[in-house]
Amino acid sequence: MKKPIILVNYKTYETSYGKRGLELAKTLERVSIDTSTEIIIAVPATMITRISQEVSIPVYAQHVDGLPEGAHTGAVLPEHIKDAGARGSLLNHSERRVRLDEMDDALKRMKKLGLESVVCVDRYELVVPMGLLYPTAILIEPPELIGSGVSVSKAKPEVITNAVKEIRKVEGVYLIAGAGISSGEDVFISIKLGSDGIGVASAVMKAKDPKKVVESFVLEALKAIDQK
Ligand SMILES: O=C(CO)COP(=O)(O)O
Repeated sequence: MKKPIILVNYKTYETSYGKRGLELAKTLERVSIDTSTEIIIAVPATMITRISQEVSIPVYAQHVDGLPEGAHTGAVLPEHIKDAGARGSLLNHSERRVRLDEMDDALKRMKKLGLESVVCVDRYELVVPMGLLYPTAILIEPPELIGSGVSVSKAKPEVITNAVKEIRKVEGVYLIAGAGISSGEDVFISIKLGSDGIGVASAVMKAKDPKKVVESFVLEALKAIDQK
């Protein structure tokens, strides 16, 4: 059975850093182990070292700059995140867009370093163009639904279906869907529509009981995969 991808983007929520960021990582690691599912966490750059030393689940950066080593004040390079213990990075999130040439530079460097990459797109028409840069996965998220609590699965299922059709034209790249994912049902629908998993932020980062939320996501994801 193929495993669903559950990617939790910490963003900069107040639970994303310090002790709380670390505790959340440990909680998600527990769920991951208990359910034998891969849960990826994309954490603030400053938390990569601390979290990756303490948990076994994949830790990603939320952004990297494809710049060469040298005089680039404030840049976070693929080499930096690898050295800090990251397994990969998000790229081109709607909240952190990147020029296409910069993305190509970053992806080439990441590949050389053996880092995974999840490239975000805001529309299905970009799945093939971005897919042809061969990241590990494409994460499709309609920006207007991000943080809204209204899921792409329910509000715009056609975005997922179209993206799934498109990704089939590019071999070896996974397709994840996100934006507004709030319930196990949202996760179930997304995977039933053909995605390989989901990306989520607010429903986990703002939850009183993130364990419960992620457990329900994983359970429904497994159910959907089982029925495929
Ligand atoms: O941007 C997202 C994940 O990268 C999705 O955010 P929300 O889950 O808050 O809609």
